[in-house]
Amino acid sequence: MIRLEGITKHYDTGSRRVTALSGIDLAVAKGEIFGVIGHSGAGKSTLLRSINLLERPTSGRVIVDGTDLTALGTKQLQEQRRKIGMIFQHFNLLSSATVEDNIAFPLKLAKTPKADIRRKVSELLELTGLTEHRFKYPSQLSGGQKQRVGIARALAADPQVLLCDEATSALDPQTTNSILSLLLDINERFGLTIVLITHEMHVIRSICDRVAVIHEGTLVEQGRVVDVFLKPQHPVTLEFVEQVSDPVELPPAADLAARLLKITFLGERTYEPILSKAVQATGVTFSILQGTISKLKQVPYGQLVVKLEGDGAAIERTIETLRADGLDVEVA
Ligand SMILES: Nc1ncnc2c1ncn2[C@@H]1O[C@H](COP(=O)(O)OP(=O)(O)OP(=O)(O)O)[C@@H](O)[C@H]1O
Repeated sequence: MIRLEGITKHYDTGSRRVTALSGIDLAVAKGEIFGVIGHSGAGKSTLLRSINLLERPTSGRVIVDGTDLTALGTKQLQEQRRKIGMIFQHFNLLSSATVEDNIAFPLKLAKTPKADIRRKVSELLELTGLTEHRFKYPSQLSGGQKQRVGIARALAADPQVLLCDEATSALDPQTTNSILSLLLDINERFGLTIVLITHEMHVIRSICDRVAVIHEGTLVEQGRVVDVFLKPQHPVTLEFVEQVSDPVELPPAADLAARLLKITFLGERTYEPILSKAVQATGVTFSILQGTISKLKQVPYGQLVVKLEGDGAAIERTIETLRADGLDVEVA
């Protein structure tokens, strides 16, 4: 759905040149929720704003739904931008307009007939849970309600892509979760492709399918959230993972009569008694040294560090059984 090819962006300020992005290649599939995470100044906003050319890259191509946006003239670009909605950290609502007028704004700009606007706005109010607030002004709303208006407005033109610029960064944790649930709901119902930028791993873990980690203008790691989360490769990725969970680390083996294992469970297997069945069969004993069970999007996962003790050959058989059962097992 979205392809960024070799995107580089320099900002020239007086005699100084800042390279905000260098050589970014990225592909986002139709219907997925793709997160970009990075520290302040890493280049997240510049990257997101490149997708709809609010920020024009110094070089590289931006292809959305098969069209190279960088090759278009102003009028064609305006047309193509209708496919791309956007929401913002500080909502960017019109303070002098009611909720319904804010939502109707893009439809009025597109000269949509009045009856269609009324119908569409009612649908969007319902979808975002704002029906009872339709005649209020932004100053009468909470942050979460304002972001719901932002989302409804972004969806008014039936976009295929929604860009989220730190959409929950100004919200408390509970409100953040309700906005994330709404985004997930919209993604599932309409197959909308969502690209979001954030500095919070919680956001990535809650709703994203894939993630890219950006550091000093380059992508240092990308992949499925489960893979990046469970096996972070880059130190910056590890820092973000540690925001939401203590790392489960395999200590070096200290005792020759025992083996230390780090076992990763994923999906419904997390709740199955695979480990206890394996040790029952081989007669070794185990003790749990560290562990965590949580969820990535709706997928449960668990990581355990266990010490196996017993006969050497029986320990090896236990490890083989666990691996044959499809578990990821690292041995110290
Ligand atoms: N208009 C601009 N003029 C000059 N430099 C800019 C401009 N916009 C961004 N930059 C610089 O480009 C780099 C990347 O900025 P960007 O805003 O994309 O990062 P970010 O990851 O979104 O940061 P934050 O989370 O703080 O918003 C930074 O060094 C920033 O100072």
